[in-house]
Amino acid sequence: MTKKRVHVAVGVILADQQVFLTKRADNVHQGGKWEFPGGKVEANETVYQALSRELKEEIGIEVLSCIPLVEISHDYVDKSVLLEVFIIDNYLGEPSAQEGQQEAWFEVATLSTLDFPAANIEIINKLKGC
Ligand SMILES: Nc1nc2c([nH]c(=O)n2[C@H]2C[C@H](O)[C@@H](COP(=O)(O)OP(=O)(O)OP(=O)(O)O)O2)c(=O)[nH]1
Ligand SMILES: [Mg+2]
Repeated sequence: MTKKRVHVAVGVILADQQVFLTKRADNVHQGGKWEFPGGKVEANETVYQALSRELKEEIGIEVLSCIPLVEISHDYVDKSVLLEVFIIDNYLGEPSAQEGQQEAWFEVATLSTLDFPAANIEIINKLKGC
């Protein structure tokens, strides 16, 4: 049986060659790994609406503008995802984890040393070229 592909809006908060990451809770899909903030696009919502909503909920910022970076289809053993990834190039507020997640800024150059979901390798490679 074909698995449903979950559509996810993902935001890369990039400032001075540093990116803001949060850590996924241990008990969820790909738990315990670093992630770019974001979440599922709900029915009747555009990817931009989902991105704004998720970044408000998860890290308390208001997205003012964003630039598409990459789209990634990835099949995990238990789930298939379509990640639509955007660079957030203008926002209001200071990113901070709103749901008790671990948070940190990392240099782009150090991202490849972190434990990420496998789908993210493509995001990291793109960012290194930015
Ligand atoms: N946010 C985010 N999700 C990612 C990344 N890489 C990656 O494979 N994913 C996957 C993990 C999840 O299966 C899915 C995102 O779902 P999510 O659990 O964040 O969704 P959500 O915020 O809407 O959470 P919930 O309301 O369902 O609890 O995408 C990433 O860098 N950021
Ligand atoms: Mg999420």
